[in-house]
Amino acid sequence: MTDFVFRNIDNSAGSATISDRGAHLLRWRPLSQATDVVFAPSSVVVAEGRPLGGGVPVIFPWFGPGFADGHGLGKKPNHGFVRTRQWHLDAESFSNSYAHYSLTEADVPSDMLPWFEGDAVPSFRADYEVHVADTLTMTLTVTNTGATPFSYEAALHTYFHVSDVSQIRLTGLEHAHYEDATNGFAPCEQPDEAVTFDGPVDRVYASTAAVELHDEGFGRTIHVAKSGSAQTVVWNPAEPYGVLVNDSVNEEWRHFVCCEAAACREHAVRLEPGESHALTQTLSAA
Ligand SMILES: O=P(O)(O)OC[C@H]1O[C@H](O)[C@H](O)[C@@H](O)[C@@H]1O
Repeated sequence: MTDFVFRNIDNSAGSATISDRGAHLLRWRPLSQATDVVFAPSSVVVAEGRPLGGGVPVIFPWFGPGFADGHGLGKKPNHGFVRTRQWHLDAESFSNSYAHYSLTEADVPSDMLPWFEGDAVPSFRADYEVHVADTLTMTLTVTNTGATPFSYEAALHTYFHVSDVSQIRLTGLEHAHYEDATNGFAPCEQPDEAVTFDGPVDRVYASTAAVELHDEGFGRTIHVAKSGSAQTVVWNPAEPYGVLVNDSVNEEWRHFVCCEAAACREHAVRLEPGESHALTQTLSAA
């Protein structure tokens, strides 16, 4: 087993912590803010095969249980295999503001490949670049390095730190169509109003728009821009979630909301040999 390595990235504009396992960013704070903007859980269970909580899990090559031909596939682990894999850090370019990780099919257990039954074993390279400053930019680029096409789903599953999820408003999705995962992915439309969180929310919005999280409790608005993504996933469980290590963890769901740039379900990416696709999310707070 390879050791877990957590790296601090720190400069005059912002700071973050990232794990080599999963290339999982665990927290980010621009120096203008008194508290982290990317939510760091109070406890992280560090164990082989178990995803780290909070932060920004990188989701690839399937979202949730996977999806094909109009239905969920029941694949495990949930959200694909890369968030528990050991990624390679490009040590030469690692700095106090930048990290570049990569991973290929050689880093994946062979029983996970191919990820769609009937496909040839895919050859791919995933590059994940993180720029840390008063903005945070994360880019996942997947390249088909083989001779056969493949499809994949991906998301930057970002946990945002909020004062009280029941008091925040998420704008930018007005009139967008969404699938409601709390109701069998029923098709719905966001009315001409902000998304609010009075109970469990788990939605896949069809939207390329930037969104804003308005948080009066923390006196700030978080701006989330993206590219290469036709969907925005919005999630809060409205109840204790994950590994409940202690009482403070029981209450953590009140202090995060997930807003994720995604390419999933009907908008999975298809790559022909030699093609690449980049999924980018850029965060700022004021
Ligand atoms: O527990 P995880 O595998 O990290 O998934 C946490 C959540 O991620 C996404 O936001 C999905 O839309 C949810 O359905 C899922 O429950």
